[in-house]
Amino acid sequence: MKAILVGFMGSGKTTVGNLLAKKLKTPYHDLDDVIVEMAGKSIQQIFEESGEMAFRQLEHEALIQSLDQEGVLGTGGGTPIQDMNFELLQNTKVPVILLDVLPETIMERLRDDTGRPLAQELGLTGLVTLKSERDERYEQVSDFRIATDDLKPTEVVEAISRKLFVNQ
Ligand SMILES: Nc1ncnc2c1ncn2[C@@H]1O[C@H](COP(=O)(O)OP(=O)(O)OP(=O)(O)O)[C@@H](O)[C@H]1O
Ligand SMILES: O=C(O)C1=C[C@@H](O)[C@@H](O)[C@H](O)C1
Ligand SMILES: [Mg+2]
Repeated sequence: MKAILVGFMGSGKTTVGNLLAKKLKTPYHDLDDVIVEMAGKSIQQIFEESGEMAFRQLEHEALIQSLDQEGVLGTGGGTPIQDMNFELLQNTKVPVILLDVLPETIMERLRDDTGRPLAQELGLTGLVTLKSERDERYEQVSDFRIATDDLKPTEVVEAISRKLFVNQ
């Protein structure tokens, strides 16, 4: 991998990851898609039929597989929270980038989205709580953080490129 993106739901991992991969002329891998392909089921189906533990096990296997691939990897919103993934992400030599976002921005970005029932279910207060529980982990696995609230996806890619270039 050339870069790994972490961050909360709606932080822009998929959008920015695709653009960054295009710029770096390398494939984009979305961990959630890898899991769906491995399981032959949607994420919602995995949660409903097998439970979150089973999903997290698949997610871990998908992460191990993906770390050996060439390209940019967008992780799932909960990936760094599991201890076994946390260690993998902390120990990788690949730059890990935190895309950060305020809960208010998440609500705004996902307002018309029906594919993320969790965001609708939690509402603003629930998102604030869950995000604050996860923030430390996101920070600890990442090499640098980009606040994306006031940036367009292309501007986030530019900010990442500047950091990657400077750090090379
Ligand atoms: N910097 C940005 N500015 C404005 N809108 C954005 C930005 N980044 C992403 N979006 C929009 O926010 C929504 C969520 O983005 P995206 O799907 O990339 O997030 P994600 O981090 O992959 O979420 P998830 O963890 O749920 O997969 C999309 O509609 C996308 O177009
Ligand atoms: O924040 C989370 O725990 C999740 C985020 C999504 O990317 C998916 O990986 C799944 O819905 C769980
Ligand atoms: Mg995504």
